[in-house]
Amino acid sequence: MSTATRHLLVVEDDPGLQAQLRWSFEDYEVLFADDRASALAMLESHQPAVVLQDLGLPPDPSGTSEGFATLGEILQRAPFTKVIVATGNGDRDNAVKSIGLGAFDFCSKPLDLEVLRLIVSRAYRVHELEAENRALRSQSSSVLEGIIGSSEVMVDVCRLIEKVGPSNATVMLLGETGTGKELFARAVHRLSSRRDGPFVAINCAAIPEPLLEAELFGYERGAYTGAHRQTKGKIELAVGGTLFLDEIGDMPPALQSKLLRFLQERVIERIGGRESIPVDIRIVCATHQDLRALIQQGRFREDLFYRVSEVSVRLPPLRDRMGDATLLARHFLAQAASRHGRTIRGFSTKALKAIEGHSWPGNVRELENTVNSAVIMADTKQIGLAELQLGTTGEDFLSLREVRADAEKRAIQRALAKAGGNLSRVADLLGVSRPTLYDLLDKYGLKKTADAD
Ligand SMILES: Nc1ncnc2c1ncn2[C@@H]1O[C@H](COP(=O)(O)OP(=O)(O)OP(=O)(O)O)[C@@H](O)[C@H]1O
Repeated sequence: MSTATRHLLVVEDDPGLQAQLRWSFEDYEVLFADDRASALAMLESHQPAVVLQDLGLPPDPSGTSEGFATLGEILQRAPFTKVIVATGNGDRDNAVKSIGLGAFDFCSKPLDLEVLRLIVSRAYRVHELEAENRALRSQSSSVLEGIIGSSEVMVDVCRLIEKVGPSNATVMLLGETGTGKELFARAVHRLSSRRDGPFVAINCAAIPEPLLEAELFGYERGAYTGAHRQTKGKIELAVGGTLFLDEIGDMPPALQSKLLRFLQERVIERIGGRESIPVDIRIVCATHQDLRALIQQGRFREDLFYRVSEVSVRLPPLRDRMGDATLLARHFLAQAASRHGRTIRGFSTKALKAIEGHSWPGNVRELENTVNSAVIMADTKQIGLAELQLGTTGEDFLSLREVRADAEKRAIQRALAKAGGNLSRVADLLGVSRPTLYDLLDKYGLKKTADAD
């Protein structure tokens, strides 16, 4: 914001001082009020970011009661306003009281205009930064709204998405089925400057090859039997927005080449057409497959891989998101209960344990479906183990142990890799003592030979 548009409200009834301030703050639009009522009117009509306020205001010009009342009312009506209070020389008590009431800063009379200019300029900067911060917070929370998860891995994923979303980079979302790839693809779109453009999704695994080409690139009238009219493909429909290529690992090789050409040249030709149409879209892809293995097997083009995965984001399976299954289950329960008009209080303790211990091969989608059917089937106000239909109780608790052991083993393996085999460091990373680490290495049959200390 340029300083020319900055409103500075001065609440001061001394005409001499008013003139002096007008002259000192030439580069601001200075507004004057000489009592509480006019100050509040100015506050409402001009919404100044910064107010400079005298404590001695009529009807109590030699006291402070009206000054404090005015300060309180300004902050109540416009809590983000930065109020700088002018106090009598050496009047430390009133300065402290003003700050306690929420004033941004104070200056003593007679005013040192050089110092006052610095305080005012700092107040504007802080106001601007706070406003930016509020805007960012409300933007990202509404964009990631509906994405549930408090596990460390998911918080990291959300942070990464918040960073890459606003860029124009192609994003590759990797993860098992039902981990939320489409949900995050939409979040990337909403975080970008293309958010008002379309989000167009296509599942490359669900459509046979000849149809997939037509779906993506569109066709001209008469391009083939049945092509009665010119039809735009998904790429063209996504202009100004985002194209989400789901299951890109299943794209047939001929189409991979065609997509690569499009990504290099950013123009398409409809099937049966001759016209090159420039297209401005952002690509977000997803796959549950191991693309590097597909590249090795000659089933996925390496050059296309690099084009479509400028940034890769791995969505962890639900079994690796500590605590998220319970959180999601409660969320889906509330949703399903309101959808089906049921009053259900929650889950029994056993049901919650089973939810956290289950391995959820179908991830969040499986959990969502499980909770949904449980809500429909529940006869009581609480969902028990039986309604979840996750298998027998004994197996659930056994699998919980297995899940924990598996997580422990993997954490140790990761720490070993990170610390290059230095066992003191591994113990530090894991937050255990060296003897405990030795026991764990024995328990899981992991080697100690790489110990470098
Ligand atoms: N973190 C989450 N918070 C809330 N809902 C979620 C979360 N992750 C996934 N879901 C929900 O789970 C379901 C499956 O998610 P989504 O379709 O995004 O998964 P996917 O990885 O694209 O699956 P697939 O690979 O099978 O296409 C959706 O209903 C989605 O809204």
